[in-house]
Amino acid sequence: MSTIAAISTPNAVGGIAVIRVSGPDALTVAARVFTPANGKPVSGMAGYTCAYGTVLDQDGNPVDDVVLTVFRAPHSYTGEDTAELSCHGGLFLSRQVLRLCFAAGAEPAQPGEFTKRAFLAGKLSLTQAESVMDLISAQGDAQLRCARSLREGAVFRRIHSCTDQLVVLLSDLAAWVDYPEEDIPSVEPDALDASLTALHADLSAIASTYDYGRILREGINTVIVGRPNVGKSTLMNRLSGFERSIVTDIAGTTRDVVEESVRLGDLTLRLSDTAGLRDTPDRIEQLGVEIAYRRLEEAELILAVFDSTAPLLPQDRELISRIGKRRAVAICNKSDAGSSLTPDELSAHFAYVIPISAKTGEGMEQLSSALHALFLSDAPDPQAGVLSNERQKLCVERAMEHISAAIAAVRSGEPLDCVTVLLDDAANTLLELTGERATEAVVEQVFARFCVGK
Ligand SMILES: Nc1nc2c(c(=O)[nH]1)N(C=O)[C@@H](CNc1ccc(C(=O)N[C@@H](CCC(=O)O)C(=O)O)cc1)CN2
Ligand SMILES: Nc1nc2c(ncn2[C@@H]2O[C@H](COP(=O)(O)OP(=O)(O)OP(=O)(O)O)[C@@H](O)[C@H]2O)c(=O)[nH]1
Ligand SMILES: [Mg+2]
Repeated sequence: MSTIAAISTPNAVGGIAVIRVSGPDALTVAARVFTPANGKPVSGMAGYTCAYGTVLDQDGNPVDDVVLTVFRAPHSYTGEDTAELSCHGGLFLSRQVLRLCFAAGAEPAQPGEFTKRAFLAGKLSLTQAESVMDLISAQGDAQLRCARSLREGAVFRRIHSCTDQLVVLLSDLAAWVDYPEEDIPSVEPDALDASLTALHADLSAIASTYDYGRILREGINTVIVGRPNVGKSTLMNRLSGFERSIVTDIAGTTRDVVEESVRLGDLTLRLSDTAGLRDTPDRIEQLGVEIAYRRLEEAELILAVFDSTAPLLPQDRELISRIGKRRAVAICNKSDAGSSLTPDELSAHFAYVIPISAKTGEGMEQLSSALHALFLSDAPDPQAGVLSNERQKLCVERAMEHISAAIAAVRSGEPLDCVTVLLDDAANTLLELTGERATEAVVEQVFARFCVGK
């Protein structure tokens, strides 16, 4: 195994920068670049101890005064000998110290290579390693809670219990298939069917957590729609906290889609403000209306804006019928200016009808509560494990497909060794998910997403 080095702190100026060196020669590399102030040799330092001293360049000129921290294998993040040089946090300075580490025998670390080594040393499962990246990129409390429970092995345990059940079924089947003439209790198709159906339901529950994690991570694709002049752009500006969209009292002001990401409590909304929906002879506006309808089709959340000061018009009804049963909130804007709109007309179609004034900000709290209820009320318990990326979800889905095929095979009375093959595939897919039996290529792919130094 080589000895690797990288700057583990951000690629920016800061108070302190940490250069991490890990591998069998980590302490030799450290001893070559670092001269301790107390004169005691680095090679004699115990794990979890520090020393103050100087980094010297190849000509013996001081580069910086630093703190060296020593970790002794296996008690380190990577499980290897590790030396950390904490120097002053200049970009040029930290890169110079890193270069000296390379000159002293270390190799540049690949993205995620420290964590990959921790995985290979058995310190982390693959899902736990992935959680490290989630921790780093978490943008809020809910995301942090998911990443932390992933780190604590929640997903690993949940998947592992499914793998365990599969292994028990497989060993029953193996005994039956291999020794049919012996006095082994037969595998009852009904019992097998029931076990597999329950297992499929477990996996389906795990798969459904993915959407929650994705919503926290990527935000909700949200479209603001409605007929012209109802106040869509004013709402866009209210939500984003600045004058993002042009607002006028001229119907047909917005034409192009205006996009902005905003944070609302635990939710991130990826907002698109669109052209007011109407038939118009203006070609440019008409193109805007077409795009608005397209965005409406793709959106995960529809903020359907209506004008409280006017009764529902045909364009409003057309919008309502297009929305159908999609995830949507009816917003009755301009609540400050009167109410010609009776909410009952809308509550037949929408679970939430919220009067607001985008102009004064009235009702925004209620809107936020409605959106939280819509997206987070059936949120899974982060403690129980939330899938955090596409790879994990695809593995669960593949395992579910194998199990569905096995159930179909049992029901159509196919030979049990055929069922065994399918369940073997399912078990292998779950072992790939946790990394217990992942190929080199899968592992490479996981760590390629990481940053250098992690
Ligand atoms: N300076 C520094 N801070 C850091 C890290 C690091 O590598 N260096 N980490 C890197 O991302 C995180 C901490 N991760 C670590 C994980 C395990 C061990 C460790 O020494 N494990 C031992 C002892 C465990 C124990 O005492 O229970 C072991 O596994 O045997 C150290 C850091 C965050 N902060
Ligand atoms: N009284 C009142 N007026 C509002 C409110 N929201 C918007 N308006 C006014 O309504 C007019 C239209 O607002 P916009 O936000 O441009 O409406 P829009 O839906 O984006 O219109 P288009 O882009 O043309 O489709 C402007 O004169 C706003 O000042 C509100 O809550 N109360
Ligand atoms: Mg507008």
